[in-house]
Amino acid sequence: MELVTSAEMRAIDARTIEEFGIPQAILMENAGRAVAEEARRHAGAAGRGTDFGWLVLAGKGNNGGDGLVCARHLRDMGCRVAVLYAESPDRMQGAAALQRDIAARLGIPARVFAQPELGGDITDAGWFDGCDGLIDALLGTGSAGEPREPYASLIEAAVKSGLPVVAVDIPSGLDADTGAVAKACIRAESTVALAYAKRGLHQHPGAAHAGEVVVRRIGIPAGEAERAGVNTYLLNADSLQAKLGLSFPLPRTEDSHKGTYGHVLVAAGSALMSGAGLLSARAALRAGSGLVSWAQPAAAAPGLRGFAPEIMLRAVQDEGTGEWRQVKPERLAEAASGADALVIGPGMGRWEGDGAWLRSLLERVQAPVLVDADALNMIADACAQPGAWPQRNAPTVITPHPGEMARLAGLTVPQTQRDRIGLARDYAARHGVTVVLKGARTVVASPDGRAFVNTTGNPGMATGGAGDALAGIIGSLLGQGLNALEAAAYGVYWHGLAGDRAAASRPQAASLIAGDIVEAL
Ligand SMILES: NC(=O)C1=CN([C@@H]2O[C@H](COP(=O)(O)OP(=O)(O)OC[C@H]3O[C@@H](n4cnc5c(N)ncnc54)[C@H](O)[C@@H]3O)[C@@H](O)[C@H]2O)[C@@H](O)CC1
Ligand SMILES: [K+]
Repeated sequence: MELVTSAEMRAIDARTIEEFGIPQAILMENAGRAVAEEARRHAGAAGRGTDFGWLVLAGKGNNGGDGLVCARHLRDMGCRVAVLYAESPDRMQGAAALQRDIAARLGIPARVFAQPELGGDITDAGWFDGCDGLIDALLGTGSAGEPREPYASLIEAAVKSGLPVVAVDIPSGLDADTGAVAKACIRAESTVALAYAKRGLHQHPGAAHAGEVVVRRIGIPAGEAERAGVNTYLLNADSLQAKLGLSFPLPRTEDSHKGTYGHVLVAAGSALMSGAGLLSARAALRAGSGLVSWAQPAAAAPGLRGFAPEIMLRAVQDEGTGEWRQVKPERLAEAASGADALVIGPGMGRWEGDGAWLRSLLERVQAPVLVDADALNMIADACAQPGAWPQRNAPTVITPHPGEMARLAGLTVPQTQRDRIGLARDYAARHGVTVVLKGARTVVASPDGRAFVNTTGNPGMATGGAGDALAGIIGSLLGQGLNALEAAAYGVYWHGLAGDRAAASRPQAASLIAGDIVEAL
């Protein structure tokens, strides 16, 4: 499923109207009817059916027009319905004005929230008396910036009322492109996205304000998003198939052997953090690798014998202390030369000169590499400038959490979170790497511009080691021959799904630990 920006949606709308001659009024009719149907479903789920009083909050743009169509259909379904215009309905134009006139002729009761020129008082408390739910048709994709008055006050009053809200297209006050929310922003129980889901509905904090997102067709011909060059998608089993040609689970042929499924080398873990390496290596095994080797500085390797019988230990020459700082990059590159993928970083620690060390390693390794955790911070120190990234022919996937992304991009964490899709995509294109920006609704971005927003996972996965498991999974998939975007997208989806399965099998998500995710793969 495509995720669009406001500008992309406007272009698609315009082409539908101008090129195919489908009138705006028809799109609006379909939109409003779809919202009415979802609103009725919502009331039905609350055990109320048509015995429900709806108040439609209508702005002056086309979002408000959709709301008026919705009001008409709710009325025809037998619901009680009234309209509260945010500002004078005289300011409506075009298709929205047409709906205003129809609603008036039908006698749908209407009031105006703020009409200062008529002595209107926005502090009046009785706006929502006698209604059971709100339709938010104040602001849609045509709005920009913080809602201005009287919209801000009406939104705040609506939130304060505690009434359930069904939002038209986006909750008013939400940035449709980034998911940022204004101080005044509707909190909807459900949002009926028209034609396509807007990106902001699937990025936090917007996602929490959108509630359940239902996408409804409104008459825009199929394939128009693709034609308009939209290349951001929701990540689920359907899009893995449709956009990347990957079936879930991946097929395994009968006539195969361990050599068929790749050999992954995991260079991770150190004296006090060996668990990070073990989790990554186990995750790689559970994700289907034929062989998994766990690389360790030679002096540290003997102490790790026997932890996991399926994992091979690979001792890499050091100078006797068992520390990564003593392992020459060329030695580790040599160890990786027989592998189909390298996972590097979790629990490795940091040391003086580690940025140059990592760059030298990455430039020598011919296999695809997954870079995580400490290795990302090494990169942040050594390679932040464009062109300073290691020159590699094989793919590189990086899996930063917001803190690591902030260091990589030279931003603060809030800046990083402001437009996660935009940032991940920009970083991927600039440095030629595939970016997995972790956190709720993980973003996967490819240097070619394609991006996916994940749908799986839960807050129980906010636990130490969950990232190490993800690194092992994606490394495993790289080793099995998936390309960087395929491995990253598939791995992120699967990791979240395993986390959801593991959480469901426990009394509460909070007790989930990383090993549960690995075992649930
Ligand atoms: N364009 C189309 O063909 C279709 C549009 N549809 C609906 O139309 C919406 C977009 O409509 P519009 O482009 O008319 O815009 P909106 O209805 O989203 O609202 C924008 C209106 O609010 C004003 N405004 C902008 N920023 C504001 C702010 N920060 N505070 C207060 N007011 C602000 C603008 O002057 C404009 O009048 C969609 O979200 C969707 O609901 C649907 O009817 C389907 C077809
Ligand atoms: K809205």
